[in-house]
Amino acid sequence: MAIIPFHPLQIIAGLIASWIVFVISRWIYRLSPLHPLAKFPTPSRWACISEWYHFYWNAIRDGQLVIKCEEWHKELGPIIRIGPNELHINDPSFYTTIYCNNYKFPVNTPNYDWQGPVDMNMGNPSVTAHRARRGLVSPFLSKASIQKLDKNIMKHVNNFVEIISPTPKIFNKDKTIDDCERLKTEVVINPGDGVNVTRLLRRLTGDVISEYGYSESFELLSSDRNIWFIQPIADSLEVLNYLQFAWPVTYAMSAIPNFLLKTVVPREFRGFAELEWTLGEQIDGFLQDPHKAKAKTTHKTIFETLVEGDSAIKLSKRALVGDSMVLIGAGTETTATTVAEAMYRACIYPELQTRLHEELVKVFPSKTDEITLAKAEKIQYIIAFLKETLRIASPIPGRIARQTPVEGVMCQGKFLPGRTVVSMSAHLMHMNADIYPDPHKFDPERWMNSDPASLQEKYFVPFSKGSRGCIGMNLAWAEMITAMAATFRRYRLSLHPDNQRTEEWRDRIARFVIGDFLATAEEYDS
Ligand code: HEM
Repeated sequence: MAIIPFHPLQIIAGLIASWIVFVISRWIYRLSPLHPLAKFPTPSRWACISEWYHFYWNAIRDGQLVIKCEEWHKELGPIIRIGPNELHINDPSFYTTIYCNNYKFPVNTPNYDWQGPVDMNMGNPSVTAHRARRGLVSPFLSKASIQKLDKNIMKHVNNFVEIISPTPKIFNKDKTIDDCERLKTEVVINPGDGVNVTRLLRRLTGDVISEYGYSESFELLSSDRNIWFIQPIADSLEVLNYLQFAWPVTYAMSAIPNFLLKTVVPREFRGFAELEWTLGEQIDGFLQDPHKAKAKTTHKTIFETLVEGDSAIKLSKRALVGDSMVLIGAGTETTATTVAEAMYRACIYPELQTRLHEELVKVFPSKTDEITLAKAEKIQYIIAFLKETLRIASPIPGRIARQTPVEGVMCQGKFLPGRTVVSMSAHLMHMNADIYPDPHKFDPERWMNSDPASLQEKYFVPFSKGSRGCIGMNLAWAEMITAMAATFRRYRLSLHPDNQRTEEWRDRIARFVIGDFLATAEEYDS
């Protein structure tokens, strides 16, 4: 007596047949007037079911979706369908409605799924929980709090500037570069000959955020401590696009014991998992003995506030790890990438570098003058140089996705149906020739005496905007301004003959640049 009335082959054939029926019925549905997008005046819906899918997946595989979108927009106008229920918009006038509408457009999109089992507030679908958790951190990152941090930031910036020197001397804690073998081999090409600027900048931003947020600096610029996740975070960016759609991989990664990670998992995939383990251990240490950790610092840290919460919020360990991961991840890579891009441009446009130096000399006449954030941030040309870098080389150029409200919404005379994923990109906004004439030209002058009410200011969105925009913007600006001021007051930078960095980049949501930036510094006489 057969237990199953069908032959296994019949079952397989049945499954395949139902899959085909399912796929065909989806196509028919998408083309029918019943589909929520049917009324939507976008390009050919035939394209959506045939060519788009092909392009869509290829683009994700290549990690160049925004760059593909740039081509498609030229042909098809400002709204293109990149998936059955997903629109990409490249009309700046939509920006305020989508991103600055006080949580009206939620983040319930697959684009935040890469985070796996940890619980990051970024991408938290609950408005109340997001607001409360963000509220714990934001006072630490206000402009006033950052201004008080000037000396702490400068301590690390001065280490950075000393290592760049053709004749590096003593830096933090009486060490010399020769005392730090690992630092020397990883970032110094040949003593006195040149440095790996990209790697050094990652160490700088890592030192700043770890000290401010977690009481103890990683001391990546002043010790031989091996914080191995800083480089893997950068490597992981290469696959960030894949992780969005392959979140089970992130779960699997979290389950692999720490000691196995480094041996069995390719470096691109393990950055976030390594960060998760390290911060998890740090959090366990704090929870077991909070007094010991507190004794290391004179100020209250972000970490301490997250752990202790306030009377209304108690974060789970998953949430503590998640929020710490975002602070460290977002706090190191984005800022380091931006300063590297700015310094790279100073090397390839030497006349602009000269101008930068001359403006600095006006405020800091001697090279031994103490650089301070308060004085440096008043130098208009530095701000213009950095703004132009953030415009032309946004560290988060990829799509930032939101979902339309359930009932749908009218925007700029168009109806966006409910629960549709809508996204815009800082890179495409910044390449809009109507707002930024000759957009591919690196031209800091366009920001000199720029009217705060102008369109170029309104649509300058490297940090995104609104309730979910960047919380670390003030810290990022302070680091970028002081690093640029201290470096270009003292040195003339030029590309090292072995430099691998070009202007090529890939859209991995974050900006993924190819090749390390190697430079040589020549010290000014006075
Ligand atoms: C040039 C440097 C930076 C750029 C361009 C940048 C850009 C961004 C952008 C575009 C977002 C929004 C992402 C989204 O909506 O999905 C964001 C969020 C965030 N950034 Fe930054 N960021 C920078 C530096 C920093 C720094 C230094 C920190 C840490 C202190 C930081 C911490 C965060 C956090 C925690 C969020 C999530 C905010 C939330 O969901 O409430 N960022 N950043």
